[in-house]
Amino acid sequence: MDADNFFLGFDVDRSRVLDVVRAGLLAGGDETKPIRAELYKLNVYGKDAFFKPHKDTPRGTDMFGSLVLVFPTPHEGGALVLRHEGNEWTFDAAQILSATAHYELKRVAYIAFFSDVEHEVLPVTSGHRVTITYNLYWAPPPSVAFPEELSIIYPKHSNFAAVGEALAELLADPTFLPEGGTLGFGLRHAYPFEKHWKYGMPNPLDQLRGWLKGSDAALFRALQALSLDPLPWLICQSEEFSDVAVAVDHMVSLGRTEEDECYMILRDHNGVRVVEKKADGTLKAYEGNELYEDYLPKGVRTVGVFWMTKFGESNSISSEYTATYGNEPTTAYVYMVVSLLVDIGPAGDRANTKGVVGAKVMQSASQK
Ligand SMILES: O=C(O)CCC(=O)C(=O)O
Ligand SMILES: [Fe+2]
Repeated sequence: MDADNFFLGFDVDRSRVLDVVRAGLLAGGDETKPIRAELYKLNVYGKDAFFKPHKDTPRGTDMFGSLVLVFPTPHEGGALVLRHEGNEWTFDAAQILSATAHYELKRVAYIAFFSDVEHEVLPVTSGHRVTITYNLYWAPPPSVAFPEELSIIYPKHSNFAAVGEALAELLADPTFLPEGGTLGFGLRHAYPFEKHWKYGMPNPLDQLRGWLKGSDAALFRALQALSLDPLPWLICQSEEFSDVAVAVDHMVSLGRTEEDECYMILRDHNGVRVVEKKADGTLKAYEGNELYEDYLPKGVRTVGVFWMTKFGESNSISSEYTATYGNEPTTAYVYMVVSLLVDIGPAGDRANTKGVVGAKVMQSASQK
């Protein structure tokens, strides 16, 4: 039965079958390539029904394989036999499903193979064998190009091209940070982070690069297109010294103590102190800066940042954002305010940076 004649409750895209297919069938770098499954047919085999040996008809140059799901309807026989280059392989779903009590568990058996592999279904000896077949295709990488007839209105700041142009224009200005430096972009969206982050778990700030939203994603891509290397940092503003901010490029788990969070990040988590730079490259003078100098832990590094967009209002790393922003009280995740820091080279050679922001930090005045 063709795909337009039946409805299937099973959502192949939401099941993790395609991930398994990628890992099991594709290799040599291909396992990370995006693929898609197109629903093809429903087959019902009664007693004595079979499918004679064949290769699946290619339905496009991008089709590479087939996926067959066998439902847990009681049956015997009907094994799927695969043959390729003199080798033969039998997939007896009836046996697999019945042997493991999967009938009760409502599980399905599945197999994926390359389209050029010959296969046949042996006669069903009792019951009904019900299968769904999918054609497997290489999926085009996610694209931002839409058909012209589709009219889409983007918020201006989410427009990758417009953001890129504005940045390129600024970087072409020889009076803007003439010696190079670090740009800071307070991101416009807040992002959920695991509240009880433990050391050893993947750094969520690394993962965040793939999860940026809207204008943040446009900004990130625009910076990369200019051969720059934006890095997500958490920024914390001292409650006691409002002119002082502290940045850390990895997640930190902070206990709830009376201690100033910023101070703890500097002292215990390899944080850097962030001071504001002006467009001409000089540091902005703060009131109270000297006071803070005395208070800094020994060996603290300082980075001067020109803030392109101000970082968010509430930067306290362990703040309970859920109370304010969540639609459901939860304790597992918190929203955090993230900034992108990006090094730029000197005028005329902006992509020529000395690497990550952390490598460009200055010694604090307290170390002199
Ligand atoms: O039902 C099966 O197991 C396989 C069906 C098949 O090979 C096909 O529909 O092309
Ligand atoms: Fe087939």
